[in-house]
Amino acid sequence: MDDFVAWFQHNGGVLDTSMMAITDFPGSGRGAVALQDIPENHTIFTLPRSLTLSTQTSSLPSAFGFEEWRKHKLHKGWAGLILCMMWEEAQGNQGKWITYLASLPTQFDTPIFWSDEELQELQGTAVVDKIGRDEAERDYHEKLTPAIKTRPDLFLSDQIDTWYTLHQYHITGSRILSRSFNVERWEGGIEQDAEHVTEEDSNEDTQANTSVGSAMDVDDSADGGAAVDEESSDRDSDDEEIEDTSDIAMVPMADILNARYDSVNAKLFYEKHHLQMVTTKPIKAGEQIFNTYGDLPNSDLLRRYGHVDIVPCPHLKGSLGNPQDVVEIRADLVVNVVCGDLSTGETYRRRIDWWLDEGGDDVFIIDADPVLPAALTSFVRLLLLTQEEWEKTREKGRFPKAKFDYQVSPLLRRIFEMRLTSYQSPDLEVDAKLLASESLTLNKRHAIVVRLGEKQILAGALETLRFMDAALSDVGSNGSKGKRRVASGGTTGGGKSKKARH
Ligand SMILES: C[S@@+](CC[C@H](N)C(=O)[O-])C[C@H]1O[C@@H](n2cnc3c(N)ncnc32)[C@H](O)[C@@H]1O
Repeated sequence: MDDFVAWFQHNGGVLDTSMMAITDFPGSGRGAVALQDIPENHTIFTLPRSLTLSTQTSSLPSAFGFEEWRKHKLHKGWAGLILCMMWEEAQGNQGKWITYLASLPTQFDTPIFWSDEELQELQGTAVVDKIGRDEAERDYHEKLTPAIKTRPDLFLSDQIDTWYTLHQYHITGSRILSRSFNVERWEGGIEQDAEHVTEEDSNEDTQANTSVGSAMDVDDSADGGAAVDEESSDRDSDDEEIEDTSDIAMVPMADILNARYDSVNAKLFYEKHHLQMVTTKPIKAGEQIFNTYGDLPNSDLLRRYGHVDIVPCPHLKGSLGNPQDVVEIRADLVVNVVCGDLSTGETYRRRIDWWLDEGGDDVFIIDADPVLPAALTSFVRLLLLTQEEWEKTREKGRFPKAKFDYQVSPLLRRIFEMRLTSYQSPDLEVDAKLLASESLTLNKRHAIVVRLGEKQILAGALETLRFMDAALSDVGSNGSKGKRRVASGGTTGGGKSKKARH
């Protein structure tokens, strides 16, 4: 670490060493610790933009030729940044970032490196379909390898087996996934590289903040430290179509900071020429300095960072878990439960197509909030409509109201129960017991934490249903035949639901 700090300072970084030190935190790797009480709004370190490592600052795209870079589609997705980082590392002592790159981990606990047997443990969770190993490898074979072959002068043949392997590609991708920042260019463009940017690039750049996700966000500090958007840029976006990654950058020193649920006390801000890590709360001497990764559910934390967060949770009556956990319920499970054998029939096909065309969701998100998502109830109701009602609904162009009643309730229950069966075991007790065992490997422990967290959400949803049923029968016994609307989760078709990722 001393080498890294010396390199950082030598290259224009300024670290307040009276305030912050880098140290090991058992279970979280390196992190930053406050050496004395630090007030809010204090700058702990700054670094020039030129010290960040991105496709804008690496000299590879220019050496390769921008035209050719684009021809190999290296300006889209992560392949270009990965290639820049591999190339910079291959430069050895000649490379500007070599000391930084040498300080980064070469092993990760993320599921992309897990065995098939370990991945089985994640069955049913939101992790499995999003690991993206095949897509990543396709990029390696279809973009990187051909590009590398065209320039033996840049990618030396005796370096290929060391620095440009598929394994190295995954390591570099994982470094980006767990450590990169989204550093927008200063309005008007960052001086040194502005001329490299074509008009098409510039247009894409306006979207960079919602594009392929970086690990962490950076804020514009022109307002002198405004409140920070703690939403991770990636939460849903790394699977959307937009692929511009020119603002994604590795930010030495800033990526030393760990994160924990609801613990952020420092954030990275950007200025025209430099970035600065500024405290957003007073921090006591000895406390850890935390950035935020967006307070993600454990499924996302595990997939991107290789760790999970467990804190006392209100939805678990104080037991340990992650308050941000969610369960994804795919619309096809809902269709199967509601329509049974007829689910592939033309009648339902039309309704489903209409729902999707009108912007309805094909994945519903259940979280720890006891209110069930309105979109799910609305979708169930759409499938239940009589032909006449369906025609009217389509004419009006409005989704059915998320009305909860005796018809919907058992279907929702069945949906949640069916969803529970997608895990290795629907039984929560089994996982709770497993977690108590000390002989678990880290990966298995993480898998159990993720799936137990999701199963607890489903158990909570089933409990909510029981309350809602009880409320229905109260209403029924009071003479209104159980038809009154009991609960709704906000606006129909919005809120806790989203498009499927694939
Ligand atoms: C941005 S880096 C932070 C620096 C990192 N600890 C290191 O040693 O280089 C993110 C990585 O730190 C670790 N990490 C961060 N916060 C953590 C936490 N709350 N619990 C466990 N590991 C954590 C994870 O391995 C994650 O991939």
